[in-house]
Order: sequence, then structure tokens, then C-alpha cells
Amino acid sequence: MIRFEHVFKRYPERGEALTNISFEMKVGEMAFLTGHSGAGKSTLLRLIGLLERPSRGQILVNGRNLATLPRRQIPYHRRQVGMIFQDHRLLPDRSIFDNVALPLVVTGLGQKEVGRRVRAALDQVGLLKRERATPVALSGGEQQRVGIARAIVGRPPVLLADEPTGNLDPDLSREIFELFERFQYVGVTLLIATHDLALVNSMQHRTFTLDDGRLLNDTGRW
Ligand SMILES: Nc1ncnc2c1ncn2[C@@H]1O[C@H](COP(=O)(O)OP(=O)(O)OP(=O)(O)O)[C@@H](O)[C@H]1O
Repeated sequence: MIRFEHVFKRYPERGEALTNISFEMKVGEMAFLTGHSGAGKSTLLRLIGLLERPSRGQILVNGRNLATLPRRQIPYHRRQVGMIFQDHRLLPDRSIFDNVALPLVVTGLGQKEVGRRVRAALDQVGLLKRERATPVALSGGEQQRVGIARAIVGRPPVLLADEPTGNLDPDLSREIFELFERFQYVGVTLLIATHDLALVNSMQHRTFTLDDGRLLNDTGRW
């Protein structure tokens, strides 16, 4: 589902942020991405989401080579990859329903179908009853779950999360990670960047470790 072949990413002002990264993730695999601050975790996720392009190397997502993807297919690719961020990035003046519906607006789906999908996504994260609330009325953990509902509403086969529990206490963090496991069971491929080593070590999932842009360790490579 995700394949990196000798991927490098260089920023002119920084030098190499990622150096010769190669790995493969299968459909329905869940993996953690760890490493010190500045190791390149966010950069790696942004390359998969096509928010940035590598300086060298190839990235394939769902069999498609991102380097040769026709421009008109970029929006389609972005819908294949749900992204979850630490800071939720919710629109403060819009309801929870509207925030979750946002990715569907461009798809041309009818209002009824949008409503059905938004409620299905809110149901999965346990927030069906809060659809009329605005983000400020929600706790940090609930806001993060709205961010997750927004990422899954288009039913993407790939989910990427960048420090999704950075602001949450351990119990809420575990709940979020267990929610991710439920998506894995239905075949979603997940890659989760996190500093929370205690949680990573307590769960049985493949773990990538980046160190200064290099893939230092991959527990899935036997
Ligand atoms: N747009 C950019 N322009 C220049 N340098 C960048 C850019 N984005 C990231 N970098 C640099 O690339 C390196 C990797 O950054 P990245 O954000 O991927 O690390 P990270 O592992 O996600 O760190 P953190 O855990 O602090 O979020 C850092 O040195 C960072 O300063």
C-alpha cells in the first residue's frame, strides 16, 4: 500500500531531512514512526500525502507512483490519504458536523449521502450526539476525535497521523490508539508518528525509528 524506494528529501536551507529511506507497508498494516524532534517524521508523512515531493527516489501509494501521477489525479490521491494532526486544525466557527463534512464538499455527493457519511464517521469516534456543537465546546480528546472523523469520512485506505496524542493525557492517548486499531481491523493502512514511546512499547505494532533523517530501525524487517 505504501512503498518508499531510496527516498531523499533535501530542504535548501536545512540540507537533507530524509536520507535514503526504503520500506514497504502492506494493506491493513499499522505502524508507528518514532524518532527525536527534527528526525524527519512529519516530512515522511507529508511526502506520502503529496504535500511535498522527494528530492530523489520513488514513492508508491496503492500501486501508484507519486512522481508520475498526472496533475488532475492529485486531488484524488489526497482523498486516498486521510491525515490527522496534533493541533486538530478544526474550523472554530463551524459545527462539528460541518468540520467533518468538509472533505466531502468537493466530491459532489448529495446532501443526504453527506449526512449519512458524516454521522457514520462521528458514530465511529463516539461523537454522534455532538454534531451541532462547535469545537470550543469540546475537550481536547473530543476535538482530536473530530479530527479523526474528518480524516476517515471519505473512507481513505491510508491514514496518517502526526503526533495525534501530543496534547492528551495517557488514558485519552490509549483510547485514540485503540480507535486506530479498529480501523486497522477493517483493512486501513495506518502510519502514526509519535513521541509516546510508553504507548508504542505497550502495543504490538511494527515500529520505524528515524534518526536524523535515516531509518535507524524497522521492527517489521525480519
Ligand atoms: N519546509 C521546511 N523547510 C526547511 N526545513 C524544513 C521544512 N520542514 C522541515 N524542515 C526541517 O527538516 C527536519 C525534519 O523535520 P520534521 O518536521 O520532519 O521532523 P519531525 O521528526 O517531525 O520533528 P518533530 O517531532 O519535532 O515534529 C528538521 O530539521 C526541520 O527543521
